[in-house]
Formats: sequence, C-alpha cells, structure tokens
Amino acid sequence: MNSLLTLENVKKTINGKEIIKGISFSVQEGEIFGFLGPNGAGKTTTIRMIVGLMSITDGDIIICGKSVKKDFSEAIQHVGAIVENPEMYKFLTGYQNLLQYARMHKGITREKIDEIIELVGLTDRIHDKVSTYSLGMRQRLGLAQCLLHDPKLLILDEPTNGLDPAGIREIRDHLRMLTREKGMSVIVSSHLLSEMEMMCDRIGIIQKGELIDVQEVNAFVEKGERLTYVFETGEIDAALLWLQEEYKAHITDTGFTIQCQRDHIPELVKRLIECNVAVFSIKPVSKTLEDRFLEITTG
Ligand SMILES: Nc1ncnc2c1ncn2[C@@H]1O[C@H](COP(=O)(O)OP(=O)(O)OP(=O)(O)O)[C@@H](O)[C@H]1O
Repeated sequence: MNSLLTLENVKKTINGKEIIKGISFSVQEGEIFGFLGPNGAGKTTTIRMIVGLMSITDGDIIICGKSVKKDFSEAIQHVGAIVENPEMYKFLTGYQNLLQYARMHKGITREKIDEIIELVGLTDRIHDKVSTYSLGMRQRLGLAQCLLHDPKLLILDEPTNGLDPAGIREIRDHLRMLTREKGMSVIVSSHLLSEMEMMCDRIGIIQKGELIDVQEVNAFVEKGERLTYVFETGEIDAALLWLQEEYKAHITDTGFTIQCQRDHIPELVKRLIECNVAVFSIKPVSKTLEDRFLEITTG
C-alpha cells in the first residue's frame, strides 16, 4: 500500500507552549482517515500544518513523496482542502464561482468543470446563485472547487459541521465514491463520533496534542469485547433454567438478553432449537465508537 500522506514526529510550539507534541501517522491510498478529538485537542493546528497555513516547528510532513518543509509547492499540488468555510461569492452562480477558481489554476477545462459538477450532484442547480443554496449544497460546491485540479489527497476540517443528517449522509456518500472511483485518499477531522464511525476506514484519536490511538474502525468498535445480544424468541420455558444459570440471561417480554462473545452464539442457537425454542432475531448491541472514545480520552 502507498502512503499518500505521512506525518513524521510533527511538533508545533506557539509562544513557548508545545501544542502538538510529536505526531506520526500515515494515510494510505484510497483510505478515509478520521482525525478525532475533543475541542482544543490540536486537530485544526495539525491540518493547518499539513496544508501549509502554519509552519512546522519540528518533524516533517510528506505528501506524495514530497516534503512540505522542503518542496512545498510540489507537495501541495496533490492536495485539495477545505480548512475554513469555503469562500464563495454568494451573488454569483455556482458555475461562475467554479470558473473564477479555475482561472487561477492552469489546465482546468470546461469539460473538467462539468464532470466535477456532475460528480458532486449539482448539475440541476449549478446556474443558480449561491445565495439560494442550502448549506449542504454550499459544502458540495466547496468540494467541487477543491476537486477541480484532480488532487490525490483531500483534507476536510469538520466537513459536516452544521449539516443536517441528510446533508451529512450526502457528504459521506460523496467521499466514499471519491475514494472508490478515483482512488483518492481523504483525511477528515471531526468531533462527531458516530459520523466518523460510519465514514472512516481508520481513526486516529488526538488529545492534548498527542495521538493516543489509531485503529481500524471495526477493530476499534469491537476489540474482542463481550457484547450484549438481544434475542427475540418464542416461549423459552424449556430453556429457561440453563439460560439463566449458564448464560445469566435476562428474561424479557419478547425473549432474553445475554452478554457473551460472538463465537458462543452458534452453540447457543443450536441448544435453543434442540429445546424447540423459536428464534426470530438476534441483535448485537455493540459498543459504539463514542463509548470507546470516552473510555480512551477519560483514561
Ligand atoms: N495561534 C494560536 N496561539 C495560541 N494558541 C493556539 C493558537 N492556535 C491554537 N492554539 C491552541 O492550541 C490548542 C489546539 O487548538 P486546535 O484549534 O488545533 O484544536 P482542535 O482540536 O481543532 O479543536 P476544535 O475542535 O475546538 O476546533 C488549543 O489549546 C488552542 O487554544
């Protein structure tokens, strides 16, 4: 796997205070990497260093093999970023905004602009004034703008900020599509935990300027723990005794709940069937990323 972005022991000191205390991680090709942390943890500071809005005190950042410190213009040409709210001229149409941006960069053709508009799903409204756009549409226009020069790495600081659930879903679907169809890598920062859980492949947790955990989302959520399973069943009379004694089952109106490891489920179902208990559904109640996040950040 190719790393598109690598942070090597990156530090930032402002007014004698070390805000970022040596952060290292890589983002792979085609990956959506989530940068998660409480307010003031150092997400924006780190992202500002990646895109060159802030100098790096120590360490280095490598984008597509180029050092941000030594070859900034070569490194940054592979990056599309929305760091602060994307600046748009509200009195112009979406299309005029994109043309305006395209004029500042070499080699962006009208065909390219049309392709990107289609990609972010703005074809129907692109000739309307931006002042008439919803927040979600403005975000998509911002996304279109930073995609015009075909970046390999997309950096989005809190991309779902202020969006409603439908808008969040739209952005999520677009990011997935970009990684799948264009092999792009994405780094997103957020404090919206459940959102990150659905959007990202891997998540790095930052707290007080340190990266304290990097995990694949699935591993992060499960981590081999016993989960609670909710069983919806028919009458359980014949199985009642052993369910309570061996499994410490909690009997409910519609069946029972138990805590166990996933591997124990097939055997349990087999025994229920042997006792003529009808099993209608089994739902795992997993620990959410939020539970894990709070566990980790509160020590
Ligand atoms: N220019 C600056 N001068 C002094 N302190 C700063 C400066 N920029 C950031 N900081 C401090 O660095 C820490 C990290 O801030 P940063 O904005 O990176 O956090 P964040 O994780 O993005 O938080 P949020 O989720 O609130 O945006 C904070 O304590 C902040 O006060």
